[in-house]
Amino acid sequence: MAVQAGRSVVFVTGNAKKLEEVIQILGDKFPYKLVSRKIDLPEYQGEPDEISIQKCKEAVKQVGGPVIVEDTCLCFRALEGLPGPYIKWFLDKLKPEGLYKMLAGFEDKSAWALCTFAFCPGKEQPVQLFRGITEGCIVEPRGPRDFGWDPCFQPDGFDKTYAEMPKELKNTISHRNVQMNCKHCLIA
Ligand SMILES: O=P(O)(O)OP(=O)(O)OP(=O)(O)OC[C@H]1O[C@@H](n2cnc3c(O)ncnc32)[C@H](O)[C@@H]1O
Ligand SMILES: [Mg+2]
Repeated sequence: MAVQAGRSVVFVTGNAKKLEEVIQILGDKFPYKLVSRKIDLPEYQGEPDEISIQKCKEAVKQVGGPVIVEDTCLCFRALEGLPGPYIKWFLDKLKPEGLYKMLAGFEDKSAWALCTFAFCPGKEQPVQLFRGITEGCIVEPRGPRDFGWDPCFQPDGFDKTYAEMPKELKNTISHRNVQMNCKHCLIA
């Protein structure tokens, strides 16, 4: 990232759970000081890359310095990738049970979790995107309810949902772990 050593980057999110995971995933390896700022940025519409770019530009406008944001999608293959970036509203109304029920009429329960980080060093600067994807399927909810759709997403190769896994395991394989998912990294 084009940030000078010793400088700080502001991670803008209104979601405390996201922040917790980002801090855990970055650990001590991140060479910049990560400062968090709780701002509820607008929920934009469109394709995931475009949404993250808009979100990042708005964050940079409000913060006035280097920022990172991320936008998370949960995409059902049977629904051509929907709810995708609109998962927040679907989850809010339907809860994890309802997300599972949405696929009742489909044999294909496969899904992917997509996290698009966007970094911008300052106003009028280009935005860089870093993408992480974890493939899995939508299952009847199992496990604690403390983070979003975790109870109904079971990553491929595991018999536990994200919610049932120890946090360290989720963070190792998660869509949010962009380094782990580096084949999907993209610098736009
Ligand atoms: O302020 P921001 O960072 O936008 O936080 P948000 O909660 O609005 O997050 P998004 O716009 O990215 O919407 C993603 C939705 O998916 C949920 N979510 C994000 N990451 C998740 C994860 O790893 N596991 C389960 N649910 C997650 C989150 O709670 C939202 O309901
Ligand atoms: Mg949001």
